[in-house]
Amino acid sequence: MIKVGVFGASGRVGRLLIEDLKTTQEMSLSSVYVRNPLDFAIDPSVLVTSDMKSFLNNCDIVIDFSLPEACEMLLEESINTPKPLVIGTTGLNTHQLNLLKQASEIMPVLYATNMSMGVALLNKLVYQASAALEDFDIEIVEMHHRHKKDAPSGTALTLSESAAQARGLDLNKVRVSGRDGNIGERSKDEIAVMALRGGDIVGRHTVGFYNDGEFIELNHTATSRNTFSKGALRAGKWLADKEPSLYNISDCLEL
Ligand SMILES: NC(=O)C1=CN([C@@H]2O[C@H](COP(=O)(O)OP(=O)(O)OC[C@H]3O[C@@H](n4cnc5c(N)ncnc54)[C@H](OP(=O)(O)O)[C@@H]3O)[C@@H](O)[C@H]2O)C=CC1
Ligand SMILES: O=C(O)C1=N[C@H](C(=O)O)C[C@H](O)C1
Repeated sequence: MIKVGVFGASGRVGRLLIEDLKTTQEMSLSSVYVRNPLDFAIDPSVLVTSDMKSFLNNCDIVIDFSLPEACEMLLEESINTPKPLVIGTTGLNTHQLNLLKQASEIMPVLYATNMSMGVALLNKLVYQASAALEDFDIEIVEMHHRHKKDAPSGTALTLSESAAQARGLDLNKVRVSGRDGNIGERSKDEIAVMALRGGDIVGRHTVGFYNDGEFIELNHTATSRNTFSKGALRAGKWLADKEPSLYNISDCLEL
């Protein structure tokens, strides 16, 4: 039985992880990290704590869906108490991404901006399409619920990275995040990544390739947030016995 520690337990995804773990074979919930008391009941055998060390000592693997500053704290602490880490938090800055790489030198870390199988495949398709359709303009649109704090989404950034890499472009130089006013004509290499927010949209990503006379759009829509919690549990099961390294969701799905 793999003992799972959930970090970000009171959040939208964290709650689903706790629910899903009740019916997941070979895995059980053993600890949750909280900064405030939980507003739902939890099995008394589970350690509910705001002490990071106890949280880490009471689990075999950690699944994190929190916010960047919390994820940073987890990464710093896990260097002293290494555990396989499944990280789903998006919006990490350069320092936090570097911490994640450092952590992966001493423990297995799977970082995925999207835990769904569909988006893992979409990433591959975007790479292929970007390389094959080199004259086509690339534009990415993501849509999420009104509560989402980071923009653009981690998934949209990962997709834009795949598109840029396939053309040998540096995303930092070609990414456009907004258009307003007299902006002039579109340049050939730019890759726009636009964020829309509203209602309860779970997550929708469209990568469009536009040319004169034709265009193709690759779209993924998550219709249930359980797609992410179940994907993260699948990733955790896979990661539990791996060597220290930085893994992504394609490694786990063998795509
Ligand atoms: N990779 C993927 O497939 C997916 C990634 N995500 C990402 O996962 C993250 C969480 O999403 P979601 O569940 O919707 O977010 P929520 O805002 O619902 O949950 C965030 C959780 O993090 C906790 N938290 C925030 N700050 C701290 C802190 N400083 N210390 C301790 N705990 C903290 C919150 O605790 P409290 O209740 O006390 O505030 C809460 O439990 C986001 O970055 C989101 O983009 C989301 C879906 C899928
Ligand atoms: O915050 C969310 O909800 C989501 N965040 C992830 C992201 O930023 O890409 C993944 C998913 O789209 C839902």
